[in-house]
Amino acid sequence: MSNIVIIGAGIAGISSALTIQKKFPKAKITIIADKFSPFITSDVAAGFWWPYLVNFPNPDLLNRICRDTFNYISSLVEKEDAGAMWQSGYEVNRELTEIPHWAPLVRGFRRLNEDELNRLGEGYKSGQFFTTLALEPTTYIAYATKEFLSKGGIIKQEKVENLVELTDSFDVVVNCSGLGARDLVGDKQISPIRGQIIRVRAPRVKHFFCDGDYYCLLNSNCVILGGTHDEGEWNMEVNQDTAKKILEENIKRTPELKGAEIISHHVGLRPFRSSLRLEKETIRNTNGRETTVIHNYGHGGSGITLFWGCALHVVELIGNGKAHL
Ligand SMILES: Cc1cc2nc3c(=O)[nH]c(=O)nc-3n(C[C@H](O)[C@H](O)[C@H](O)COP(=O)(O)OP(=O)(O)OC[C@H]3O[C@@H](n4cnc5c(N)ncnc54)[C@H](O)[C@@H]3O)c2cc1C
Ligand SMILES: O=C(O)C(=O)CO
Repeated sequence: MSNIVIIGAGIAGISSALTIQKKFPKAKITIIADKFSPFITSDVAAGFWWPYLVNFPNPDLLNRICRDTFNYISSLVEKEDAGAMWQSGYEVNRELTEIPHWAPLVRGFRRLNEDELNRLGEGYKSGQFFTTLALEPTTYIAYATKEFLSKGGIIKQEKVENLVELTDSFDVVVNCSGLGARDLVGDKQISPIRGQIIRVRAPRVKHFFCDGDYYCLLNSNCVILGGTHDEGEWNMEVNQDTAKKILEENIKRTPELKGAEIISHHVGLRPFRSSLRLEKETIRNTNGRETTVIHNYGHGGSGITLFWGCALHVVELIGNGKAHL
C-alpha cells in the first residue's frame, strides 16, 4: 500500500487530506502537525469568501480555484455541522476600483451608485453589494477531520524538523505548513501579516461591511470585527488599543454594533507569500529514493477563499502517474 503524508492540519492540510483520500482510496494517508484546531491560524479566520491579501501568477488557475472553492462551500450550506452560511453586504473603497474578477461567482453582485456610497460614509469612491459565503474554519475543520478519520485517515502530533527525512518512508509528501514553511523548507518568501479581530454578539447586524481598513463579517453565532494587517509583525499578544480602535471604527461604519457584547479577542498571522506556492517537486534523497513533494501554502488572507480549489489541484499535481497509489 502506498504511503502519503500531509504536513499541517489547518484548512489547507485537512482539505488536501480529504481530496487525496477520495482520489487514492487504497493509500495510507497520514496528517502530521505540531498544532491543531482550535489553536492555529485557520481558527482566527472569519471564514469570509473574499480574495484578500494573496498573490498568484496564474489568473486562469486562480479563477478556477476561486470557483471550485465557492461552489464547494455553497454545497456545504445545507449540512448542519459543516459551518457554511450565506451573507450579504457592502464592500466599499476609498479609490476607484475595477469590477473584481470574482464578481460572476458571488450572488447578486451590484455596483453601488454615488448616492449609496455617500450614505455609507465619507470618501468612498466605489463599491459593491453582493451575497457571498462564510465557512467557519473551526467548525469545518472538525467536520472534515471526522470524515477523514472515518475513512481510515491517521493523525499524528509531531513537529517535522526536516521535510526530506520524511521521504524515506512516504511516496508523496504534501506540505501544508502555512507560515511554518519559513523554517520547514527555509522559504524566506513567506512572512506574517498580523491580523487582530474581536468576536462580538450583535444580533441586530444583518449585513457585512468592509472598506479596506476595517470589516464587520457575519458568522452563525457572532460577528467578527477586524481587520488590522501588519506586515512582518509576529506579535501574538492582543493589543488593547488596537482592539478599542477596531471596535470604535466599526461602530462608526455599522452603528447597529453599539452596545455589542464582546465575546473574545484574537490575533492571527496570515501566511503571506510573494505568490501562493502550489507546485510539485521531486526529491531524490541520499538513499536515491524519489519522492513527490507537493507544496500548498502561502494563502495570505484567503486560505478559506481558496482552500478547496487548491486541494483539488494538489491531487492533479500528484497526478494520474500515481494511479497505482
Ligand atoms: C485575522 C485573520 C482573519 C482572516 N480571515 C479570513 C477570511 O475571512 N477568509 C479567508 O479566506 N482567509 C482568512 N484569513 C486567512 C486564513 O486564516 C489563512 O490563509 C489560512 O488559515 C491558512 O491556512 P493554513 O492551513 O495554510 O495554515 P494554518 O492554519 O496556520 O495551519 C498550518 C498547519 O501546519 C502545521 N505546521 C507548520 N509547520 C509544521 C512543522 N514543521 N511540523 C508539523 N506541523 C507544522 C501547524 O501546526 C498547522 O497545523 C484570516 C487570517 C487572519 C489572521
Ligand atoms: O482578515 C482577513 O485576512 C480576511 O480575509 C478578512 O476577510
